[in-house]
Amino acid sequence: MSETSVMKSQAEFDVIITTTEMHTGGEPVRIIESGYPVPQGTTIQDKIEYLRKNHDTFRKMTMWEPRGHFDMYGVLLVTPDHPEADIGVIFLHNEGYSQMCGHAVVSMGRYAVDRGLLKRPITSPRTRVNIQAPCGLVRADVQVDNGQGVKTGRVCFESVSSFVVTTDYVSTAEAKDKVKLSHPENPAYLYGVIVIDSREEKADGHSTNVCVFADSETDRSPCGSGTTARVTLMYHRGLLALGERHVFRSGVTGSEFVAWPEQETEVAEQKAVTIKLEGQGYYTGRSTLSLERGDILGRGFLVR
Ligand SMILES: O=C(O)[C@H]1NCC[C@@H]1O
Repeated sequence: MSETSVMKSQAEFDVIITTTEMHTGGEPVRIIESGYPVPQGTTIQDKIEYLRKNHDTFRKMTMWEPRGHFDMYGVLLVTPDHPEADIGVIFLHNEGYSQMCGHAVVSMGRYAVDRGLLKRPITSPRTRVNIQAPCGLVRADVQVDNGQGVKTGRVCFESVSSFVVTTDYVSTAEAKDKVKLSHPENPAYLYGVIVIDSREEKADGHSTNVCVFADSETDRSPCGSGTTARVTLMYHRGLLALGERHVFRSGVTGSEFVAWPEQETEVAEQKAVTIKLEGQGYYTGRSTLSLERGDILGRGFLVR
């Protein structure tokens, strides 16, 4: 039987979505390029709310089984509203939509350069990509020449400002009960928990952690946003100075990010700091995802 005789025509599918697949430190980055509803709204937060209310089925279809899995992660490209942004992104995971994602920013910087999504000409040896994430503008520098003419696509990004809310609770349950999370500009909620090997934190240059986020997803990478939180805490405790590099290793895959406190800032008159983080994203493929009419299970399910 020829291939064409068993393939269905596109008209017979309810949905067809195309993606580019990447990973950073082992953590998936499923970049959705077409076929997803275009989110309405001006700001990225508006667009998230629109998708959450009207099209959450598409998140489940692309993140959950049978096309994804419990620990899947994705990015939807959207039109930015920040004047400096080259691209806008919405992050997708097993439970919903996150405010920031460092591992995805690392892949997206490389992807934006390769796909020609920049507003300015590419510069060498590094080129700037401004990514509007839900939490704000994240500036990524992408290596387009490593000094030997090789375009590595390695990314160093500067996070939005971060600050310490409170420290030294004896359990995360106690913290959850007693700490009221709030942020002057963005939604605030408990997104993830990081378990660290504190024996390594005394600045011998590296440290291991495991991040669990959303609905108990386990990050395969050291977790970019978690790493920026860790550096913020280490700076607060005097364990790292401005510019002092530290290696953060995933306890799941052994993959690594390098990060350091870059600059002191303020958020609503509160002392804050920006963090720089370096990592590398890799391409793993391209996909065409489809949903056939009448396939109820194909709309998405999770196995824990
Ligand atoms: O790198 C990060 O920041 C993300 N990785 C999965 C969970 C976090 O959003």
